[in-house]
Amino acid sequence: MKIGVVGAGAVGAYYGSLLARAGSEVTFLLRSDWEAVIRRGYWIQEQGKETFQLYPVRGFRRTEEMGPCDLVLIALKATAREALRELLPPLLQPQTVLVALQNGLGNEEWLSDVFPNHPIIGGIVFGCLTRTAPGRVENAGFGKIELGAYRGAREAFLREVALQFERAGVPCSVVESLEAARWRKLAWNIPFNGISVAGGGCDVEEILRDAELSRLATGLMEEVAAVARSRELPFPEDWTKRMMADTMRMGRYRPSTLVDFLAGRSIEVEAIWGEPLRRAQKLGVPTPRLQALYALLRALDRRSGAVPKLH
Ligand SMILES: NC(=O)C1=CN([C@@H]2O[C@H](COP(=O)(O)OP(=O)(O)OC[C@H]3O[C@@H](n4cnc5c(N)ncnc54)[C@H](OP(=O)(O)O)[C@@H]3O)[C@@H](O)[C@H]2O)C=CC1
Ligand SMILES: CC(C)(CO)C(=O)C(=O)O
Repeated sequence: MKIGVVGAGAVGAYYGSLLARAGSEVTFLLRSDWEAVIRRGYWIQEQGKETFQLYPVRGFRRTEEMGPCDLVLIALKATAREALRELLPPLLQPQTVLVALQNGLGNEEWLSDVFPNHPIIGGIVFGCLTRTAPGRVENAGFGKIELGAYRGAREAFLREVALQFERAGVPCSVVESLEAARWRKLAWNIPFNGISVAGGGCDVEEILRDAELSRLATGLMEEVAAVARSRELPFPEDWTKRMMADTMRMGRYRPSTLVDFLAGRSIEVEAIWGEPLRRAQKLGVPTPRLQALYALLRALDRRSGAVPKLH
């Protein structure tokens, strides 16, 4: 199976490197990291383990040079998705499967509208991944992936992809309902990614230690759970407890949204907060905390300079 990685940042570089190390044929689309990665390869630091180097790396600056793939892992931010209209076509052959590894809602729908002839899988990523320098990625914990069919992907193919991840040392399962899995993940991203930015730059440890921020995080999780349950999606009773316990093991982790915000890049406001809020409103489920957080994050995103200001 020939695998292409588009969006070779923290997530793309990490999973692509693990797959390549395990023997999968992986090519990477590289932009700012091209020179560093071609010269020195990828350096992946797993918590508590030795750093491993992937060298050489099959990295290219243009998708035309990568050629057609059987599977494309898409890990650029939802805010950069428009670029996929031009980036993806050179990678496509009739049965190429697209995997959306981004956080939030709407990524599979967008791919499905723009590339209607290709099977689409959603991938939910649980790694705490940060690009610390060009070609260097650290995983502060976790790393499993859940895969769910969005459109047209055969069950046997999904299992084959999951097997490739497992062989690469990545715990990977196939979920029955992609929608349910996305909402379960949002129960973490909505509070922690959001509060980390709206709170002025808190890591997750600070959110947990501050009684008011921690209460807000729990309240946001309960709102997410209410939306998922109103859709009758499986959502474990103890999910909030489990998420809080997992977060305690992350230490001073900065969510990916905070990393972008601090670097002055745009944040995934619509995918992580706007789209879930609109869906909650359509369903008539009250989500006042989410609504307030969305309003604040939109305003902060404008201030970061990455999107045009109101005048
Ligand atoms: N980091 C994490 O722990 C997790 C992240 N996620 C989600 O995964 C997705 C990716 O996140 P993350 O890996 O952190 O993001 P990064 O910002 O680290 O990576 C995005 C990559 O996309 C590349 N890119 C963007 N536009 C283009 C383009 N036009 N051409 C070529 N390359 C492009 C960027 O290149 P360049 O370097 O040149 O800017 C960058 O390497 C997001 O949706 C995030 O929410 C999900 C779970 C965990
Ligand atoms: C929850 C986490 C850390 C992945 O496990 C994430 O999605 C992020 O940092 O954006």
